[in-house]
Amino acid sequence: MFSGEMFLFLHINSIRTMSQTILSLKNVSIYQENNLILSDINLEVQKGEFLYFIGKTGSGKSSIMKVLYADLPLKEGEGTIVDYNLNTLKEKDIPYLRRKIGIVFQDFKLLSDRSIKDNLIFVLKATGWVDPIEMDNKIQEVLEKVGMANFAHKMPHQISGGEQQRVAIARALLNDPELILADEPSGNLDPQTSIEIMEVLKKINANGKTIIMATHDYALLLKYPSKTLKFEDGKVFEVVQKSV
Ligand SMILES: Nc1ncnc2c1ncn2[C@@H]1O[C@H](COP(=O)(O)OP(=O)(O)OP(=O)(O)O)[C@@H](O)[C@H]1O
Repeated sequence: MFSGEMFLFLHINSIRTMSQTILSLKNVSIYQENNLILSDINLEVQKGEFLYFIGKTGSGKSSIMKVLYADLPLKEGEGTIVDYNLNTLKEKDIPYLRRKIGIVFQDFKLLSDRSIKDNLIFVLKATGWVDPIEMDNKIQEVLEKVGMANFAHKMPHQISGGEQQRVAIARALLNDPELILADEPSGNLDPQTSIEIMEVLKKINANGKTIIMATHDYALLLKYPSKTLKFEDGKVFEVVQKSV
């Protein structure tokens, strides 16, 4: 009896310490210049969650993402992300915030004038890495995670869109971020390749990384159900998926 109670106590405590808020928004409104795009957003994301942002084009998914990686200022409401306060964030903090967040874009954004490996070296050097062996090991590790270990010496134009997106995901993993923000990562890809990219992201999520993904691909949502926030008419609300 006593040991059972003790187990319950320990269990509840371990659940408490395990849950960790990665992102918190309170009464947030999002602006592009002086135009109100979204209002009254309240959101908490815990470590390990996979969260979708869905909504029509122009509904504000990219705008909120930009606020989250400090490309747009937080003008109204309170926000914290990976231990940074978006209200008090200074310009000099932004590179450090971005090391804790891996960002994946729809258009991959690889540098076209250098190999896959050199694309990754570029990011490592820009974020303070110097030891060539450590850099090589890290590059091998992240490329393996996305199934691209044999492509390091290829140029971006020599690989497919889906492969370029895998490399972009590898690049986002370089500094072991706490959160991955993926803005329409499958927007330029055919349905089968989109599924392959989703499998990569799901595997990374299963290994403990928190992921927020903006998409308007409802087929992906149905195939990989997860917590979903819908953006519509300037508001954000959670949608509950029902199995048919
Ligand atoms: N730089 C900008 N200056 C002013 N308004 C902008 C700017 N960028 C976007 N907007 C406006 O903000 C609104 C939201 O755009 P946003 O790109 O966030 O939508 P989205 O849901 O990400 O769309 P998409 O799926 O097409 O990327 C749109 O009305 C858009 O015209």
